[in-house]
Amino acid sequence: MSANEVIVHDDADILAAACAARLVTRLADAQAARGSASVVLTGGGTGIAILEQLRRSPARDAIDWSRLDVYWGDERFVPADDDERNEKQAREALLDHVGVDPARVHPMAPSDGEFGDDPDAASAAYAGILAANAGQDGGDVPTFDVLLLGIGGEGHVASIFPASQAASEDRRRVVAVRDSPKPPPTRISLTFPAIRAAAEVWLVTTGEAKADAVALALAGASEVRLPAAGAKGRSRTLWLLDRAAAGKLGSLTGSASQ
Ligand SMILES: O=C(O)[C@H](O)[C@@H](O)[C@H](O)[C@H](O)COP(=O)(O)O
Repeated sequence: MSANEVIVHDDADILAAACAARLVTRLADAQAARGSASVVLTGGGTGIAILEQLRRSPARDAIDWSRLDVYWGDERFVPADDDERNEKQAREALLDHVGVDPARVHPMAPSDGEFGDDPDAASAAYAGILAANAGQDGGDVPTFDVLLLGIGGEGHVASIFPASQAASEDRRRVVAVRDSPKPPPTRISLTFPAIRAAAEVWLVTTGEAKADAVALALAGASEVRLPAAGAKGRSRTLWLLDRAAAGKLGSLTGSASQ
């Protein structure tokens, strides 16, 4: 697995714009090399701000949206039209505005969908979607080109919360999460084995409230205690921070890499 690289931007707006630009380049490169690309989206304020910046960017059409597979790292298990849905927020911020192929957009099921109010069945179905799309990558999960993850103040990524069962899951690729400390309480989440199938993992976060978690994760905290520490890409693990979120990295603050 790859080493952590840290890039610090001046503020949250610059971070969102720079991350959007980085996505354009990475996904267009993958399409040039292989014909198609894949991205895993995150919920949360920073993740959605990046999608909004991508929508506004004139460079966005360097991506062939019809040859992009879109997945989610986690989802809030609420009805399809609930404003809390990560899917709904991503569609409004970006996906409704570009020419994605609906068959290549892979949301996690809502609580009023075909699995009803059964997050275990919905999680198992999502694991099936990942396996079906793993194709020639081998294994049970596609080799995602980029997997985006926001970070919680206590160090969660996707819906893997500190000291939770999901943080110790080493077999299933997708799990149901109940009693999430961050509302809503019921969620569906990729696990570490699925996250680590990605070629590149980009951890994106902003604000002082994330500074402790960022510093502890980069100092080598355990992934059960601080799940962000366990999010790694096969070839790249990139931490994209603003100055406030990087504020407790000590001598690393403002540096371009670690
Ligand atoms: O479904 C969710 O709630 C998110 O996927 C979650 O993991 C989020 O990314 C972080 O909590 C950071 O959120 P902010 O960027 O809003 O702080």
